[in-house]
Amino acid sequence: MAGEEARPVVIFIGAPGSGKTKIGRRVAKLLGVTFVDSDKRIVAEHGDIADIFTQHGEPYFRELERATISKALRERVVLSVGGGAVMHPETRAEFAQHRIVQLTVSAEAVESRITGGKRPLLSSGLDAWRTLVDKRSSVYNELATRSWDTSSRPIDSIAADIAEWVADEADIPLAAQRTTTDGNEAR
Ligand SMILES: Nc1ncnc2c1ncn2[C@@H]1O[C@H](COP(=O)(O)OP(=O)(O)OP(=O)(O)O)[C@@H](O)[C@H]1O
Ligand SMILES: O=C(O)C1=C[C@@H](O)[C@@H](O)[C@H](O)C1
Ligand SMILES: [Mg+2]
Repeated sequence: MAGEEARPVVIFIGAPGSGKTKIGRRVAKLLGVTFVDSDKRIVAEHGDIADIFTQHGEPYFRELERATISKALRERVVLSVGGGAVMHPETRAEFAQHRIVQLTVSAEAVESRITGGKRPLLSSGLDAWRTLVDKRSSVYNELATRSWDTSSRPIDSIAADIAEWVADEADIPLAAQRTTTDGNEAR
């Protein structure tokens, strides 16, 4: 809109494996808004995340992540960020001015989602995930405008609820109709 700076319509934060990428992409589609995932942008521009950690270390990755997010905060997108992005003080300060959805997931539900993946901070598995989440959950909770748990409901149903909420809050028409599993419109 004229005179208004572009900004994300919603930002997804939360633990690794909580569904930020999958659900963020689906919500963007329902809203007809471009989807940006900070991890995917970093990979496209700088290569594999595990390789960046190995070759340059975590602080270097955090600065790339910070720069990527800073740019995306000036775009009208649905933005999903890496699980650790909120630990950067400048990112955290900027996020306080935005509509933030936190996705949560139980340790039991996340276990199968994170095994065999390429997440450098989770190479020792569920214990490493628990330690990260214990350290971060107060920050996630503090920043979140709303939270949704992804442990048991299907991705499409969670995404439809979130898209409805964002559409209402941001006054955006829903681009795709919500459908039931048999393909009929739900309402
Ligand atoms: N109900 C659900 N909600 C979200 N994701 C689910 C669900 N059930 C299974 N998954 C699976 O969990 C995996 C993790 O999701 P995703 O990669 O979106 O998480 P993430 O939060 O982006 O993780 P990361 O912080 O590592 O990028 C995906 O393979 C997804 O298909
Ligand atoms: O939780 C984290 O710190 C990370 C999560 C991933 O999304 C990536 O951003 C990276 O592997 C670091
Ligand atoms: Mg992701």
